[in-house]
Amino acid sequence: MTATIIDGRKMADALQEQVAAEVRALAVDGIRCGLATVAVGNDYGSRAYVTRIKRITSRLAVPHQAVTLPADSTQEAVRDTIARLNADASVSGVLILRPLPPHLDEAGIFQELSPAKDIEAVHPDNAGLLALGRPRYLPSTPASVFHVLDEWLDAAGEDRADFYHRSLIVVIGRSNNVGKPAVSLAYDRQAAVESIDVWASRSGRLGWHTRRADVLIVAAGVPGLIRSEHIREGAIVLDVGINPLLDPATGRTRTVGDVDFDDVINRARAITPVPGGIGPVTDVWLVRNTVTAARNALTITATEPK
Ligand SMILES: NC(=O)C1=CN([C@@H]2O[C@H](COP(=O)(O)OP(=O)(O)OC[C@H]3O[C@@H](n4cnc5c(N)ncnc54)[C@H](OP(=O)(O)O)[C@@H]3O)[C@@H](O)[C@H]2O)C=CC1
Ligand SMILES: Nc1nc(=O)c2c([nH]1)NC[C@@H]1CN(c3ccc(C(=O)N[C@@H](CCC(=O)O)C(=O)O)cc3)C=[N+]21
Repeated sequence: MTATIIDGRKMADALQEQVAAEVRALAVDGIRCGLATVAVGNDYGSRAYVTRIKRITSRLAVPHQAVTLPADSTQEAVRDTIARLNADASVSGVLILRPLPPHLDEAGIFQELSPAKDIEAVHPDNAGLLALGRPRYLPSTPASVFHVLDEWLDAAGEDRADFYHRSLIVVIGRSNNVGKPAVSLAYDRQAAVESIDVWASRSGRLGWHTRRADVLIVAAGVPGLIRSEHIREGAIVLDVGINPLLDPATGRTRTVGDVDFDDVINRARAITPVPGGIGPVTDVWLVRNTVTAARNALTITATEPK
């Protein structure tokens, strides 16, 4: 079997048209909308993302404030930045890029965010609502994974409900912004769900888990982690990984996912490439959440209790 390559850029373009209309509607209603990103240090994936965010916000005419703080920033310095953005009326949504340097208390920082502006649903209020199946915001990456899957199923003529009810979705990686919320979104679709982390690999049982998956969501940050022997014939493979790969011939760095694409393509039913898969949809979804947050700002006060 040779897999269908899912065209994330095309899906992103379609979604972008909808979001552009939402941005215009905000302007008509006289509502301000703006995105702030906070990057601490110099992570490859975060840099790639901020570059993409700059491009899409300028295309959609959404103001973007990109804050970059040094890797040795103190907890207080990051907290001061969040407090400033919470109070800034030109900012409707705030994205704090992960990973943060290890000396920082990530949960403590997320808790400082105004829940109304927390478009990635990392504040306990929003993470809790999401886990309860009543999300205020769908975090952009897992939302994009399921947007891509839903759209692809529609295009393939599959009944979504029927597909999910008889499928096992295996999620590799259980970070708070990708793996865990992806599991919540899989629960919402009433699929069978399995969540695995680095111990599946360390205990030699990675393939035992992944070979049973009808849908494999890979978000580990390990290039080449998934090869054809790890998947069942006919599985749908969604690759979230964004990793640097140095080409020794040219000395240039390019982006690869967590899946060995050329190998897996011969065994999967459908696969998302990197670049051009989940990433471009994530970019648009972030702006969509920023727009939603601008409308929410009218009903949720920025000073509500944490
Ligand atoms: N395309 C997109 O839109 C986005 C891409 N990304 C990319 O996705 C990747 C994951 O991001 P994120 O979730 O934030 O990363 P984290 O580093 O926060 O989490 C990685 C998770 O993967 C698990 N893991 C690590 N190595 C293995 C392994 N060998 N086998 C199985 N599980 C493993 C870890 O396990 P444990 O918990 O035990 O340590 C952890 O749960 C990164 O490459 C990131 O750049 C992220 C967000 C958006
Ligand atoms: N709190 C938080 N949320 C995130 O969602 C988050 C984060 N932190 N930290 C960093 C990672 C990485 N990430 C990307 C998303 C899209 C592309 C993207 O659109 N990439 C293009 C181009 C890739 C290239 O060629 O460099 C593509 O995949 O086609 C890249 C990277 C979001 N992340």
